[in-house]
Amino acid sequence: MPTLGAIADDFTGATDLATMLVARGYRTVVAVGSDSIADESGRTAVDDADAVVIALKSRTAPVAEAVGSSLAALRALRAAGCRRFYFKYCSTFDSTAEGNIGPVADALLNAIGERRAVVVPSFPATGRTVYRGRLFVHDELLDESPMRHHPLTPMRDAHVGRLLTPQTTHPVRLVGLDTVRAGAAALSAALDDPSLADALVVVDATEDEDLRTISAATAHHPLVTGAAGLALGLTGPRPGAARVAAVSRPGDPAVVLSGSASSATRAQVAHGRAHLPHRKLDLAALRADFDAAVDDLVAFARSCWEQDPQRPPLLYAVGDLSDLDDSPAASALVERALAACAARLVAAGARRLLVAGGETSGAVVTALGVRTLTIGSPIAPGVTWARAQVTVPTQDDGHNANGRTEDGHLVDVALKSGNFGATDIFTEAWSALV
Ligand SMILES: Nc1ncnc2c1ncn2[C@@H]1O[C@H](COP(=O)(O)OP(=O)(O)O)[C@@H](O)[C@H]1O
Ligand SMILES: O=C(O)[C@@H](O)C(=O)COP(=O)(O)O
Repeated sequence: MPTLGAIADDFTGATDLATMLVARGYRTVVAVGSDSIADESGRTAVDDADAVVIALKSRTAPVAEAVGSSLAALRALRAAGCRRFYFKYCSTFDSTAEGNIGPVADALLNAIGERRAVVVPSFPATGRTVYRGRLFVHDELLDESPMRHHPLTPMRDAHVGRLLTPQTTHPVRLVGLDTVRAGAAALSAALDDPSLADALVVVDATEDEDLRTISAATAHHPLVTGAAGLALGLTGPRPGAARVAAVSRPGDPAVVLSGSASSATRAQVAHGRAHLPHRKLDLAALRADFDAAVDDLVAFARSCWEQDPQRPPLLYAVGDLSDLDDSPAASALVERALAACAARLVAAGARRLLVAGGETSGAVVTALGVRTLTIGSPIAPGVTWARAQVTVPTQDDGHNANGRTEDGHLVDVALKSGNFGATDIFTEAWSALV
């Protein structure tokens, strides 16, 4: 029965945290939404796990919806046996003035009966560090990094306290690096100071060792909040927890679906365009006749498989920032299009999917009817292969809704956060599928 329960505000974040938990000795299952923990007969999919991560698509949802789905996740995790909780958000603190990090943290604290939680977005392995409460992305302050151009959550301040204060009813305080470096006992005492009793406490961390110290100092906190880095300091009951093997074989139909506009993804798209057959989504065509435009993308991908099964086609939305359309419906249209392509392509035989972008991954995995993801081989810090049981219709031609079955297939998926992964990940990730 699991003891650690995590709520991730997007899908790439969920596999990011899960891969860290597996490495720390937790057998971990990612459940897609709260309802995926148990099936219709009440049988739970997580009895054999030590940790469960519920993947939500709540990062940019309306505040009330994000709070509601996070509280439902907490209830599901408690019902599954979890006693300690981890609210996972983005290492670049992706949020708006309204939320959803603050409102969800407030609601979870209230439901758990606690008043204080740490706030730890630092993840040095991916270049995210927090010093004097300011969030850096590699050498740049968050608001000077490409995150200032994010289509959904443009980050225009690097001061975590200033970002969080308008989102929460709790006071926001900082515990600095000097206290962290004084060790776990000193940090624990600082966090227990009555002046922080009611606070969301941003804790500085610039190195992995700082995260281990924070983890040790908060081992008795029923709720911690942060990016996946904070899990570095956890120790699960099963050192050497197994990762699942690939279900597909080299040469099985594969596709890269990219809806991310992040700078790392744009470099990956440029590399992919140089080495893979590729098609950019045409927003005007999708608006004019959605089904016909998706048909076209699917037909292109299938023709690529026929020509060279070793080179996965790349379907992408953004090559350059000038591709971004700032009308409110554009991002939803792109998500819907890539989700439709994914469902049609799996129905047509795709067994290896690399998806770039957190919101995009949420749309794709949901469209595939995936209930749980089991962690497989790592690709890069924060990016992993995972095994998914999809329940899209099985159709020979990938077009016709007749003859649908709900048996499902096992598929290898990698959900790549926008800013994670090396430039050649779209061509190299496949070699990690073992
Ligand atoms: N051309 C475009 N115009 C507007 N929005 C877009 C465009 N292409 C992609 N998007 C949207 O941008 C968002 C990118 O977010 P996400 O998938 O989470 O990527 P990341 O992980 O880089 O943050 C998605 O909602 C996607 O649909
Ligand atoms: O913590 C992180 O940076 C990632 O796990 C994450 O949440 C990424 O989000 P996207 O960049 O939107 O994929």
